[in-house]
Amino acid sequence: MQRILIVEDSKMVQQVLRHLVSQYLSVPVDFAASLRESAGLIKNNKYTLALVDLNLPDASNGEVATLTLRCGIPTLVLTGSIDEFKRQQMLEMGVVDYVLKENRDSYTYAVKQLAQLLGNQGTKVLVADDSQTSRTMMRQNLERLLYDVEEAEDGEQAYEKLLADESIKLLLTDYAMPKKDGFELVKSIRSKRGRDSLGIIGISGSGSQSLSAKFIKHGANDFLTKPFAPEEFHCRVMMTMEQLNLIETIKDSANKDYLTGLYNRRYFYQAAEQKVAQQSVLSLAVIDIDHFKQINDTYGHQAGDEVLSFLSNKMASQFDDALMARLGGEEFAILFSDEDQDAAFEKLDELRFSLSNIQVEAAGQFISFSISAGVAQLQQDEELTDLINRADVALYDAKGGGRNQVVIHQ
Ligand SMILES: Nc1nc2c(ncn2[C@@H]2O[C@H](COP(=O)(O)OP(=O)(O)OP(=O)(O)O)[C@@H](O)[C@H]2O)c(=O)[nH]1
Repeated sequence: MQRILIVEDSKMVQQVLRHLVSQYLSVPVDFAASLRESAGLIKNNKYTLALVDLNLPDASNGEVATLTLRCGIPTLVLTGSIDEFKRQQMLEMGVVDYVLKENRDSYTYAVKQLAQLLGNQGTKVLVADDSQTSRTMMRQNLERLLYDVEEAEDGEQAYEKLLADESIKLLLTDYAMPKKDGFELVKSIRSKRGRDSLGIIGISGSGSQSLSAKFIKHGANDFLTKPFAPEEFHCRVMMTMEQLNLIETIKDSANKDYLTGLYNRRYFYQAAEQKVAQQSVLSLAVIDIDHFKQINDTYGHQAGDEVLSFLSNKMASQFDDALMARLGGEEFAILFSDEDQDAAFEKLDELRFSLSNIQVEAAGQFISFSISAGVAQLQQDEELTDLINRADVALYDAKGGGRNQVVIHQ
């Protein structure tokens, strides 16, 4: 369970922060106004992150940051002023970042940082560098930002890792490496993994500005020139990941249904066309909620929406390998790869049966509902539209046969 601690003694700033937290964070947040209060909260809770003011009535020299860091809580610092000595001191202490309290924008920045750091957890980053010292330094900086870090000691190894593991979302690569240099690595991996799947930051030595430009030309999103300040490293990594997340959001809004999070009809047809062209054994199901109009009429449209979301989540958890979409209204499609119609039937009937024993709680009421489904197996040289039409015919038979059933197209 994730939880955040915010330590700030000014009532006015706390109020601003509380408002921003409600806007940007969806995890529980505790507020403290002193070192003493913070210590009490830390004793009784496990915190994922902390945002702390360095100047508190009972601790005016950043003692609260020392406490949170000592307890292993990644910490962002709010400070009224900063000079080189203080900056060095904080970086040496290992704070994630510091935010100067200037205006409302500073607090927005700080809370957005918390949100992004929460999102970083579980995100894999690969560091490719032949120098163990550089890798360790970057690992420490990245772990401070809560990333999961992997290492490669040459370009070839990095390439293999990136190809084998699509869940690596960011590559930090040095230029001079054995087997495959940084440019070759960026060029070759870019042809396999686009800007929507992998962020790349090239790292070059000092006095080699042309290398930085070359990294960008080969497909990197950004670059860093050694030696770099931890703040610059932090900003460039966070900015590159922000770009990647933005592309993901845009892709999702084009391909997914807003209400259920399942793919939409357009994406489903595109992706299903590809599968039909590649695979010989596959089955397609069209699912429809029975008497859905009645659910809307009885419980309201909002409750109807909740039933649609409930069914979508159930389908997504039960058929995680299948391609699924909301075709429109209360109609869904599922494409089962490598499954014949009997195997698909078994799975759908299991879903149908499990739903008949469940009540969805929506708008303070308990709603029962059932589904009907039609299944068809791909025949030789069959087009996707014909396959869908046959599944539709089977669905029609299921409705005609009394609903709450799965029918295979014969
Ligand atoms: N709540 C909600 N309702 C929707 C949405 N899209 C379509 N509907 C409703 O879904 C209902 C579909 O009704 P019908 O096509 O008559 O089908 P049905 O009542 O399920 O009857 P059968 O399919 O014959 O069992 C209509 O009342 C639509 O207004 C949506 O996004 N949310």
